[in-house]
Amino acid sequence: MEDRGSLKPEEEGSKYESSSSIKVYGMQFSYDGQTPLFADFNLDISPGSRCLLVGANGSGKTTLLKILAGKHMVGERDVVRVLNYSAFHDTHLVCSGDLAYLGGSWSKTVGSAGEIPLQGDFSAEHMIFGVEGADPVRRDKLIELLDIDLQWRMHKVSDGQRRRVQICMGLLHPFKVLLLDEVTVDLDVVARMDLLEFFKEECDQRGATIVYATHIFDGLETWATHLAYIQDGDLRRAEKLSEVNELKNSANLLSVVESWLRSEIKHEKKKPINPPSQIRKTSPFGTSPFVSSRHMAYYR
Ligand SMILES: Nc1ncnc2c1ncn2[C@@H]1O[C@H](COP(=O)(O)OP(=O)(O)OP(=O)(O)O)[C@@H](O)[C@H]1O
Repeated sequence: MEDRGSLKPEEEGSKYESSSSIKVYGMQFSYDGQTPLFADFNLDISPGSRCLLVGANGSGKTTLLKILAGKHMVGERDVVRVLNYSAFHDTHLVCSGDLAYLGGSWSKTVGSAGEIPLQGDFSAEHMIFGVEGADPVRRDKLIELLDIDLQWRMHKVSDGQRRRVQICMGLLHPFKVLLLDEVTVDLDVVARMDLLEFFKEECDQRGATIVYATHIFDGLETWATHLAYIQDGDLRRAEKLSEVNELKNSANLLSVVESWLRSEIKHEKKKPINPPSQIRKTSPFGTSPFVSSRHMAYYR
């Protein structure tokens, strides 16, 4: 692809074309002691875009979204930029609500225990009204849209009902960039379609930008404006949905993505251009042939 990693707005002359909402330049990232997941990753997403992030299990979608959400420190300030700030260093992005991340599970990080599920007998009302500074009109709209009963006790509701409250809380502040990691998976079809419509309005009316990682493609052919496809940490495709050639000859997005994933060749993991010092410091194995690898998993 000629302009790899660049997702520009639908029309030239758009009022949002002047700057990027999300810009990733030359990103390298490894989990501790592992070979790099991202070796030289570039991405450029314009305001107003609704970008689907697709890829096989383990291809790096969640990791990328978490990096964009400022949850991992990656490189210098200029490597991962959101709204022209450093996603990790400029904490006001998240504190102001401009950058919002809705991830897969509703949990909190507790010291060395890591991520643990939220527990306790709280009402939906307590949770939602506990979010400070929310606009009451927006709050009422979301409660209605997600059909939330404020009397729900959070430890007694279904997964989908709990998810609705999580989504409502995450959307109370009018975000400028929203990162969604498979959050509609528990929702029934009505809630999902209503929510997608709400997201569309947020992008069209306020120029908000959404990156949505999902394996469920129903209804997304007309919802998304752009598509980014990741394979093993490499950005294989990044283009307007209307320019995905395969879509013109396929029944739907599902069959296009299915054919991409089926034709994936399993590559050897890439080597870092400049091996991050982090790996050298943290790996107890150095260059030992006994270093743990994906291939050795077969023998465990
Ligand atoms: N906390 C972690 N520590 C070490 N490796 C991790 C960690 N989280 C993810 N990985 C590895 O990073 C790679 C990418 O994982 P990631 O969760 O980003 O994939 P994904 O595309 O979101 O997958 P899925 O579609 O299954 O959600 C995988 O090989 C995974 O094993």
